[in-house]
Amino acid sequence: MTQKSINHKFARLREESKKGVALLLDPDKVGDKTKLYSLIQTAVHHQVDFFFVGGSLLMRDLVEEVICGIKDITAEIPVLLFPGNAVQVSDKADGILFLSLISGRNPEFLIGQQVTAAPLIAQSNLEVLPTAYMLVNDGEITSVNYVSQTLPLPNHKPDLAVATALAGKYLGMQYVYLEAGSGANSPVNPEVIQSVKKATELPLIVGGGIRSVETAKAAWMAGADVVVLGNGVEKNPNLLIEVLEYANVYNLSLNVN
Ligand SMILES: CC(C)=CCC/C(C)=C/CC/C(C)=C/CC/C(C)=C/COP(=O)(O)OP(=O)(O)O
Ligand SMILES: O=P(O)(O)OC[C@@H](O)CO
Ligand SMILES: [Mg+2]
Repeated sequence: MTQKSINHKFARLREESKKGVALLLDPDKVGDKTKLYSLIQTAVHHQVDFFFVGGSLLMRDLVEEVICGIKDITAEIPVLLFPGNAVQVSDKADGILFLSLISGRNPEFLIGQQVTAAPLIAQSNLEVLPTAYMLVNDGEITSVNYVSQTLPLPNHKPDLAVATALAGKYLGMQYVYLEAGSGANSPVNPEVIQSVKKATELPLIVGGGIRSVETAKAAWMAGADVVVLGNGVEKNPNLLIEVLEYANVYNLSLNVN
């Protein structure tokens, strides 16, 4: 993977108004390897845009095993680290979502883990994506807010989300990730997505609680460039196929028009 190719891929998706999909593989949840490989193969076959690898906790050191599992199958689809902490940095990936949890006020997740990770990243070839990571939900306790010990932004106050995202932009962050929390009951409110997109005009990743094509569509329609699928696919692998088939048909229709 050449340098800057992930940034280019995001830029192309946005310029062409295409709908992007990332599959999150959480190394903590790798059970049956045959199932994992078959899921990766399905994602490749249906042209997923990105693989995200990471988890809030990481109880087992399987990050590199998951990355290599992907790399054994494809060299074309970028693998991005989506790290819950600095221990998850690996130079076997193509890039890293360099997250700062700006919805919270815990210095460890605003700058602490980043300082620990930076020297390792400097020695690697990882493409770095500076990302304003914002947890948005109506008070549901998810792994991210428990592990980070932070309060989420309310899901029905777009103005607070906009102020936070703009602060991230003015600090130099180049991507926004709106996160309802893995396995959240309710996804990020489309009104919040739309407001953040309009105000920042930054590439927008949206995840958490996307368990149907309808929810994915609502996020895209509101301005998400990439939707992230995790728990929904773990429970129902067909969801991945349904969402990717919808995105592929939609994206192809743009080429025709
Ligand atoms: C830049 C570096 C090295 C680290 C960033 C550290 C930060 C700011 C992390 C943000 C807070 C956090 C704990 C994020 C985790 C995001 C993530 C990988 C979620 C994946 O899902 P899980 O939260 O593991 O879901 P389950 O509960 O379903 O396992
Ligand atoms: O597991 P789900 O709910 O799909 O969430 C995906 C991702 O945004 C979590 O960090
Ligand atoms: Mg996890």
